[in-house]
Amino acid sequence: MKIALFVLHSSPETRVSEFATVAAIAEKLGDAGYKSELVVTTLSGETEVTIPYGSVFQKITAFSPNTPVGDGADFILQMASKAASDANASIIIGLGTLANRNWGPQLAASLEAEFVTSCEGLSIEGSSLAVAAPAMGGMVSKNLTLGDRPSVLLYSGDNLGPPQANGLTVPAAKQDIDDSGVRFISSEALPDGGGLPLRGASKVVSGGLGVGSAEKWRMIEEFAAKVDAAVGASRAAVEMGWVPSSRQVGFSGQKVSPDIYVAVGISGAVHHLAGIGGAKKIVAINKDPDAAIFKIADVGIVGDYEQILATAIQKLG
Ligand SMILES: Cc1cc2nc3c(=O)[nH]c(=O)nc-3n(C[C@H](O)[C@H](O)[C@H](O)COP(=O)(O)OP(=O)(O)OC[C@H]3O[C@@H](n4cnc5c(N)ncnc54)[C@H](O)[C@@H]3O)c2cc1C
Repeated sequence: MKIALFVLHSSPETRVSEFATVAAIAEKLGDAGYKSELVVTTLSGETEVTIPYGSVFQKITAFSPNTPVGDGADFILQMASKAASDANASIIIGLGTLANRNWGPQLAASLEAEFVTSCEGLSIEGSSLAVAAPAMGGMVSKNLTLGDRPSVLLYSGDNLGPPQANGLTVPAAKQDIDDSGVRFISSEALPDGGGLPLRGASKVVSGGLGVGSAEKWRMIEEFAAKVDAAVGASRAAVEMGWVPSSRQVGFSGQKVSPDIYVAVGISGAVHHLAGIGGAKKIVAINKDPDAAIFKIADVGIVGDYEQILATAIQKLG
């Protein structure tokens, strides 16, 4: 029988919906003949852990570290790796959270497994599991069939509906962490540049390499503040050090879905567009009339952004 191992970290911030999602996937895989096991980690020193919908799993193990272990990624990795080997798991599934992106690739590498970083759909094709995942900077969705090698999947798809299962409470076994390899020391939040948060913003003003310099970047911030918009940026602007990476929009940055997105001095590379597909209206300001951004803009303004924004700021008072 094929084993699907689910990996979940339990903390006070863990939402019941996260347990519901993994349990619903386990139910679906059960219909396809998989046996599902769950490994849960916790850093809070509890001696037991409550698992909503836990009865769907054939086996649950929970671990808590004997000594503090930073942000937990090392501990999760080690516990997941041990559980995957013990179970001889053919698929290891976690949720596609930022935290899981820490250990997911390392687990895949250590198990010599396939890795699907943003699995958005799961289906059964004959006796194989098929997954849908974005490719080409999020411009297309690819359907992949998993073969005989083990695979690590991080699931970022929709909730699959409430599972028909009950909650369980299981003991958390104390474990030592192997600290012989590369170890986490500490982390600190990077400065965000202030202003409205990008996530969930209804208006975003983003600047690109065309802004020209760190000094000139202040005009982007000033204009954004005038129109109550969050500041975003292309990767090129982030790489110049004009704006923190937390403001990057695109394939390797944040995806935004504002009512209005203003792109200033941004060429419209596919990796940037991957982050703005959800924007309802796009306004582009670019001095190059052939810039790719104009192909997807609802409103295109050809010209030097400094003159255009200076006039706009003056009119807004
Ligand atoms: C794996 C991978 C992931 C990536 N992820 C991201 C991502 O998440 N986000 C992202 O943005 N990029 C990403 N990139 C980089 C991306 O491919 C582009 O290189 C980047 O988006 C270009 O940024 P830009 O548009 O600011 O710069 P450019 O392409 O250099 O464009 C600058 C634009 O400014 C215009 N301009 C210049 N001066 C003025 C002026 N005075 N007034 C008006 N317009 C002016 C120019 O005409 C030009 O169109 C990624 C690349 C790779 C390979």
